[in-house]
Amino acid sequence: MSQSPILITGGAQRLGRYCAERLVDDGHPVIISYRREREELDALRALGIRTVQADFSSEAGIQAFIATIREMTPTLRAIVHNASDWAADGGAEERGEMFEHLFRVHMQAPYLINLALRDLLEAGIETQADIIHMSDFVVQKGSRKHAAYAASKAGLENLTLSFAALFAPRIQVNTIAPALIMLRPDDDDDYAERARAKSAMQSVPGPGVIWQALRYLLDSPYVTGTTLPVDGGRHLT
Ligand SMILES: NC(=O)C1=CN([C@@H]2O[C@H](COP(=O)(O)OP(=O)(O)OC[C@H]3O[C@@H](n4cnc5c(N)ncnc54)[C@H](OP(=O)(O)O)[C@@H]3O)[C@@H](O)[C@H]2O)C=CC1
Ligand SMILES: Nc1nc2c(c(=O)[nH]1)N=C([C@H](O)[C@@H](O)CO)CN2
Repeated sequence: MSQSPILITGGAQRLGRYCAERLVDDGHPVIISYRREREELDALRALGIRTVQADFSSEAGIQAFIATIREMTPTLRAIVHNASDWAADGGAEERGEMFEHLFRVHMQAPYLINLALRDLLEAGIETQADIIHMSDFVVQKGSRKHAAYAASKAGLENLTLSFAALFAPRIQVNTIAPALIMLRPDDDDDYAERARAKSAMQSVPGPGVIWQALRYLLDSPYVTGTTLPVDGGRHLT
């Protein structure tokens, strides 16, 4: 009998894409969600990764995604809630809508998807099932310019505790909390230098360290309700 697929939301680029490709290397069937169609998706499809278009900025979009996943597979091995919008707080005109947007993407989507797809995780042929929430070190300290983003990620981390208790022992639920892992295309050298200096390790490691954390959680049968920091000692500086 074939393995149950692993679902990664926001898997078209950067950390999510890297982990999707490593999961395929390890023999897992993978489904990813993406918001914007683009050429890079064809390379993932060529690896056998199934792709689902989804926009989590509305409840209707979240519910449509859930319905599509239920049509695609009767079981799931794991769900990785990676989709995220790193948006600043913005001005008076847009900050209310931005807060609601980030709440939907970082909290409402994982909340509704986990509850709606719980039975697919429980029906998996594997003995273990996992939910992993991608959070952010910034939950520990807040942010002057990304307060809504940080608050929505804090809410996501709290959902880890609730779902870990509710879904045990069949499903393990954990958080991975990165600090700077990858720079963005528009980050200049000055930003990169300042960003490196923020962690004790003084590096920008790339997505491999997130893959290591994800592989550890998927392989460990006795870890749930935790937050795994992957932050280079960001709290030490
Ligand atoms: N990169 C880093 O250094 C750090 C990352 N993290 C966290 O790790 C995770 C991965 O980070 P990274 O790879 O940089 O993430 P990205 O910023 O590249 O975003 C990942 C994906 O999320 C999707 N997405 C954004 N908004 C929506 C939406 N409204 N509905 C559906 N999908 C959406 C995007 O899809 P599309 O491209 O198709 O629009 C994008 O491909 C995130 O949760 C992030 O918060 C935390 C700390 C540091
Ligand atoms: N969805 C995202 N969240 C975050 C990102 C990102 O690129 N996408 N990046 C960070 C970095 O730590 C920040 O320093 C910007 O590069 C935080 N969250």
